[in-house]
Amino acid sequence: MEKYDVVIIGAGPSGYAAAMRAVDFKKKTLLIEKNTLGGAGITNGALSSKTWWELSRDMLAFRKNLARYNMTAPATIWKEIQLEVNQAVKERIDLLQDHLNQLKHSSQYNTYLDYQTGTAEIIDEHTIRISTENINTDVEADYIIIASGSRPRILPNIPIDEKHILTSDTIENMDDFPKSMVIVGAGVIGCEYATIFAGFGQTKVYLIDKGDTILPFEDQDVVAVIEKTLEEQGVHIHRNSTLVNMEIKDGQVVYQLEFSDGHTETFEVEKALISVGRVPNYENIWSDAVPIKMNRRGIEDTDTNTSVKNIYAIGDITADINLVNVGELEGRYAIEKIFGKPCRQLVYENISTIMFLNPEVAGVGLNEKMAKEQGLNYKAVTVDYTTIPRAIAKRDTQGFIKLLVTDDDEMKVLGMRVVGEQASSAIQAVALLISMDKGIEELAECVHPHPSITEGIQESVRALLGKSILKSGLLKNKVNCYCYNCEKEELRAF
Ligand SMILES: Cc1cc2nc3c(=O)[nH]c(=O)nc-3n(C[C@H](O)[C@H](O)[C@H](O)COP(=O)(O)OP(=O)(O)OC[C@H]3O[C@@H](n4cnc5c(N)ncnc54)[C@H](O)[C@@H]3O)c2cc1C
Ligand SMILES: NC(=O)c1ccc[n+]([C@@H]2O[C@H](COP(=O)([O-])OP(=O)(O)OC[C@H]3O[C@@H](n4cnc5c(N)ncnc54)[C@H](O)[C@@H]3O)[C@@H](O)[C@H]2O)c1
Repeated sequence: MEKYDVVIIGAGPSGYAAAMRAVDFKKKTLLIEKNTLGGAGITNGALSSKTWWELSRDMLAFRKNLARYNMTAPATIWKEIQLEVNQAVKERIDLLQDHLNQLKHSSQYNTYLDYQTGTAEIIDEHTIRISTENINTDVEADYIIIASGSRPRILPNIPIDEKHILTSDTIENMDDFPKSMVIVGAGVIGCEYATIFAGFGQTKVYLIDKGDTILPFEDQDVVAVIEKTLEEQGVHIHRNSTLVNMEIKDGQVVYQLEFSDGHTETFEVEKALISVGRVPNYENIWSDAVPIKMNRRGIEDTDTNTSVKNIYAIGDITADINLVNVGELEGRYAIEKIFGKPCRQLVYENISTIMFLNPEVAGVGLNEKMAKEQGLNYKAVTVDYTTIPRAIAKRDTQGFIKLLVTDDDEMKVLGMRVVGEQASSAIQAVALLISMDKGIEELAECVHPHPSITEGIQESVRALLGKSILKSGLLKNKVNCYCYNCEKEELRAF
């Protein structure tokens, strides 16, 4: 039996990152993938959906610009867009595959990494069985890392056929833009696809969530901006309603909603997308002889350790955050823990995220909802994009910056949300401050290029310190400082 230092199950972003870190340690490593290299980080997931989003954004801008010349944009051709997305996916997979091939032929690395396609199952604590169509092979490992990812959660009462009623695994494989589509689950995936389809302008989109609003985990001021732009683009948000039935009738999707006043209404659309969260891929990954503990959300891990000493878990299979950057972080961390000493603690507080909406929403750390749930007193400032010269020049002043700090003299950064143009690049400086456990003085004093969106962040910090250029509370809803007292559940302007 071939023996490895470490065997990694799943070559999505988490598994791939772990394998490459194991190579750095010169450990004999086997990476096993049953399907497509890159997992949901590339196919029917992060990269593919972001390519759809970019193309949809281009189309929206194109339509807007043509309107200036009193011209109407021609219809977008689905197949052309789909081809472009498939090309992006292929480019990325090819790059990762080429990298593996180069490693295999490199005299520096060739002894360390094997890559195999097949379905892996942990038979006992040190044995992994790899099954392909024709053959089963067992290998031995000192350490095993599970990186088998996740898949869309399905609802038992909805007849998902992946043709009329789809999930994120199949939505990109449709033959054409549907004339109408309902999206069930207005979380990140649901709202991103609502933005994409609304942007192309060829699909009437309906959006439902079981929560009271879209993006129920976000602050209401953030949600308000996103709802406004979605509705301006013709998206119909079903409010105060619950989905009571969905079926496929004569090739159409028919669904019934019950509204909070008791009345029901029936709607008919061409397609439905079900995006109500993701579930871990744990089935048949380990045999009963291997006592790995898990809960409904995934493997219960302590800093990537599972309940079995030599077996680790990383990425979406674990019961925490499902993001590419988190999976990669955990993968690299697990290897450093096994073979060396991690460069730094595994912390999640400074993970920055982007939601690819219109406009984009970038976040790091806590929002007000989370701070209140944690019973924290905080100070907050909001700076509207209408005060930022770069946003004015861009002719796009929708959005705002919101910064939360501790309600004490130190004013440590608790979190931030930026809704608007270039939100994702604006957030980085603050993510760094959180990771360094620093107060906001540093940010107030550095010189930002002009005109830039990050000047808005500097102005937020200065406002909290009482030295902003535009003074808080004077221009209606443009620059506002307030503090929250959790005992009194009270907001007070300052
Ligand atoms: C539509 C969509 C959009 C997203 N957008 C973003 C985004 O913009 N930014 C972001 O950070 N995250 C995004 N995500 C989340 C991100 O894709 C995941 O968090 C990330 O892919 C998780 O990586 P992973 O390696 O843990 O799992 P996966 O990517 O799921 O990879 C797991 C791999 O393991 C393989 N596997 C499973 N079982 C076995 C087995 N028994 N043997 C061998 N191989 C096996 C699978 O085939 C798969 O390739 C998005 C997800 C979706 C669905
Ligand atoms: N830009 C990004 O970083 C990005 C993009 C896409 C996905 N992701 C990752 O993928 C994960 C999964 O995304 P998701 O959108 O599927 O999950 P989600 O948790 O973001 O949203 C699921 C939504 O479905 C709703 N819901 C649940 N059950 C329902 C029901 N029965 N009827 C109606 N609504 C229901 C929830 O209230 C919630 O709003 C995200 O949590 C995120 O980690 C990240």
